[in-house]
Amino acid sequence: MKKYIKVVGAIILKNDKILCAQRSESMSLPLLWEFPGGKIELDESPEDALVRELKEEMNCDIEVLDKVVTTVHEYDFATIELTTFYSRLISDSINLAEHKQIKWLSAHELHLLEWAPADIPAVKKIMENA
Ligand SMILES: Nc1nc2c([nH]c(=O)n2[C@H]2C[C@H](O)[C@@H](COP(=O)(O)OP(=O)(O)OP(=O)(O)O)O2)c(=O)[nH]1
Repeated sequence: MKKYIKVVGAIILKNDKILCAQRSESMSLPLLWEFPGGKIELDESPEDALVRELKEEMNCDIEVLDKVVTTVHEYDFATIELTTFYSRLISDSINLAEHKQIKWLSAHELHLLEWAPADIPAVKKIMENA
């Protein structure tokens, strides 16, 4: 049976812009855009996973705010359950450990990027909320 993986993503807002992260060539779903985050480990809350992943991937501290949406997407390699949370950046700087680049875009610009398929419903929801 296909693996079912629970993933969290942070929708980080700063000055009405949203942090968008491009996956690197060496990651799965190469060069697609996503919300930074990753897999929830056993016995970890979604919020704790998000704080840990942002520290690992971008060396920054965040405060996790309201949940946006949970959606399920079936890729050929796994089924991904993606839960997104609005988050606030506490650190002054970001250092990319894994991603190719980041962009700060307003909600109405999000459609300009090529998003990982699992992210499309969250992107739509953010655009509706804006
Ligand atoms: N972090 C993140 N992953 C996403 C998003 N959308 C989406 O389809 N994914 C997929 C890509 C991966 O298959 C999976 C998460 O894997 P990951 O590689 O980011 O997580 P991780 O750091 O915990 O994984 P690992 O490389 O340590 O095994 O979910 C998203 O918005 N954010």
